[in-house]
Amino acid sequence: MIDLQECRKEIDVIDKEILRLFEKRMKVCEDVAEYKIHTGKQVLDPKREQDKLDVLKNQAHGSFNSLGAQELFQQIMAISRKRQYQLLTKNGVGTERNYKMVDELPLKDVNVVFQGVEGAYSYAAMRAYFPEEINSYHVKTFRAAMEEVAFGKADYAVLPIENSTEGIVTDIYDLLTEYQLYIVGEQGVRVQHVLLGLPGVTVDEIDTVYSHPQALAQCKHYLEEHPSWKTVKAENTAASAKRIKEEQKRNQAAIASRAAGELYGLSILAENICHNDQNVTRFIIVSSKPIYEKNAGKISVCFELPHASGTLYHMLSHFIYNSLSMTKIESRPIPGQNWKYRFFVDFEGNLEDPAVKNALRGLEAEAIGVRVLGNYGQQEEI
Ligand SMILES: C=C(O[C@@H]1C=C(C(=O)O)C=C[C@H]1O)C(=O)O
Repeated sequence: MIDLQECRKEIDVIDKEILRLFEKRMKVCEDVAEYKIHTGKQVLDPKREQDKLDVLKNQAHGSFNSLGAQELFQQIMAISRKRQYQLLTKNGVGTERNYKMVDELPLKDVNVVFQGVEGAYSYAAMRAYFPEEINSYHVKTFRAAMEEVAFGKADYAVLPIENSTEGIVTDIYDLLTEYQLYIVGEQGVRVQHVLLGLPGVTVDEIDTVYSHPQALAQCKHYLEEHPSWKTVKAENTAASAKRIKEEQKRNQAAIASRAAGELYGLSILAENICHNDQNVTRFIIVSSKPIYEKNAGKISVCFELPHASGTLYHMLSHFIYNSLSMTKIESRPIPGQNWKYRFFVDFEGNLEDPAVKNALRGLEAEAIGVRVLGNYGQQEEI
């Protein structure tokens, strides 16, 4: 019978030796980093890594060990790169970004655009984020709001990016990759939908309900209780309330906010119609300037991956290895490239943090089309 204790003793001796060799290898990698600091050579050398893996795979005995050797050395080389990125950052090599730190964002007397009409949740988000005097106006579509900022007509746009019941607003993610704009702030708004109709109307008279598709989805359980109702998509919740007021039809209702009901003189026919009573929408504040506040604590990035196995794992390892806490990951299809995806990651940190600099350096060297979408802080939810 084999003695387990004996085996473990032997493993301990081998591991000690592996550790000694690992540290010896890492020391050499530090010399490589020094060479790269002086010559400007890129840390990642994919050809050298592939050649090494091919040799080691062949030197290993049997297919199981061959695969194991490949995985082991992929990890060792990834760690070696992370150490090199760290040393490059420490030596101040190529850390400049176009981002500029500011004490506080200018929030007064600025031009702010939102999508929708007054009474929309975007309007509420804007009022909460910009409590002082501003010049605000609205446009019909998310794209139009992005363009106002891109062409310098507005300093900021306020756009919904995610709802806690229905998930991300995909159009905004796609527009963020299309336009070179930056997220500079975030505002959460509790969204409590009501059913609005003309004054004096009762729920039994309703047969058509207007609202934004997100709001219709957030109230789908309530709507399922009224299967005969026709639902009609509108560009936003407040615009649907406005329509009920303008068309003066007793059979029509809108799903919108209480504030929109007050603005357009409508009655509340039903309350709490969203099945999630913690229904919150997150809005982003977008600017054409790459600025961030000195106490900003959240970063959004996006990137594409090289088409190889394990690449997402390796990209995320840059956050993990630098002890950065990831708060969100999303993916969106890349237009024109079926089954390829762009990833969006949010994580905690400030662009000034060395850990953030290391992680971004690694990500930028190893992923494709990396963009830092913004470094910003969250305003208290309203
Ligand atoms: C050590 C180097 O840097 C990186 C890490 C490698 C490794 O650990 O073997 C190989 C190639 C580079 O991607 C190098 O360039 O030789």
